[in-house]
Amino acid sequence: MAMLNIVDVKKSFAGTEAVRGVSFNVEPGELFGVLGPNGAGKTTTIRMILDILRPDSGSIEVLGGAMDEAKKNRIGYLPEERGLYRNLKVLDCMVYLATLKGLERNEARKRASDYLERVELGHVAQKKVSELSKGMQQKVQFGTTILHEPDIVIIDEPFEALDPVNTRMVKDLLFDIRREGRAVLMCTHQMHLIEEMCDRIVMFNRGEIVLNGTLRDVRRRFAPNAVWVEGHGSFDNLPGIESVQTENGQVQLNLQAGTSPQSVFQALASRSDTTVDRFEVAIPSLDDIFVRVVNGERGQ
Ligand SMILES: Nc1ncnc2c1ncn2[C@@H]1O[C@H](COP(=O)(O)OP(=O)(O)OP(=O)(O)O)[C@@H](O)[C@H]1O
Repeated sequence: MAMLNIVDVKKSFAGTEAVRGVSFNVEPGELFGVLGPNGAGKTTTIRMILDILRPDSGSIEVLGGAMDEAKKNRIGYLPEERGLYRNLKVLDCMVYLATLKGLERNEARKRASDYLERVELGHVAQKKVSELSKGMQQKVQFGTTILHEPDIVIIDEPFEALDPVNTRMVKDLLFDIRREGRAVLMCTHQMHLIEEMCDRIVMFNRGEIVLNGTLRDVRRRFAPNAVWVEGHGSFDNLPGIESVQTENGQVQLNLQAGTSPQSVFQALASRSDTTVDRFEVAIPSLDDIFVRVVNGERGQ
């Protein structure tokens, strides 16, 4: 059973076609990345999944069927806008929000305390939310998103205010959720985090999905027919090479159609005057793919 199944969903706001026929699914045990430029329709789609907005047409299935009140408690949502009760104490605030999601009070208190310890915030449990730094508040809010152990976690820019240590902490929590067979839908503009974490992605552009697949497949579609090499000696006049580009000590050998990286590797290995420190089939970064897709490319 898919955690989310979204089929041909459309939504307009007074003349703006925000979402124009979007379809995708999210499976159990998946860390699913949603990317796309500002205004592309990501948040609108998330709001429709959460039943905050109603689609004009199309269907959204959550946990195998239509959304209902009970299912809302099986979702955890960290919105882009941050917001906690600033005058409450951290622990009280977390407990209150968890009880709204159906957790019994004592259980909520236990889980909130354990969570604060895990993310190294045990010492602020009795402080007011307003006394915490932005990153600390974000960790608390992330905690309120997952405390009730939702089957689907939907998070918008979860790493925005976090330093590298805290980013790793939240990443590990998300990996735990994936390991437990639950699903995470993550919306972020931080491409390196999508590259490091996500199994599959969709990319929105102007209200439509323009890329949908595993990271590996998406990259392959945009890969140049090239290899990157570093080393000493000459990389010129190799068989099957169309052109050579050099940037920051890295050489990109653009291969002619029909030339395999393996044959280039063999040709290099047989050269006595050239040493190779690094040989890699060129893969485009997600950042690069993003820019190219926004500029109208669709890959091979
Ligand atoms: N409540 C609303 N009323 C009118 N227009 C809206 C509303 N919400 C969103 N829009 C419009 O719908 C389009 C998609 O917006 P949306 O917030 O879904 O984009 P996004 O992909 O989440 O962007 P960002 O990366 O900036 O968060 C935009 O043109 C936006 O102006």
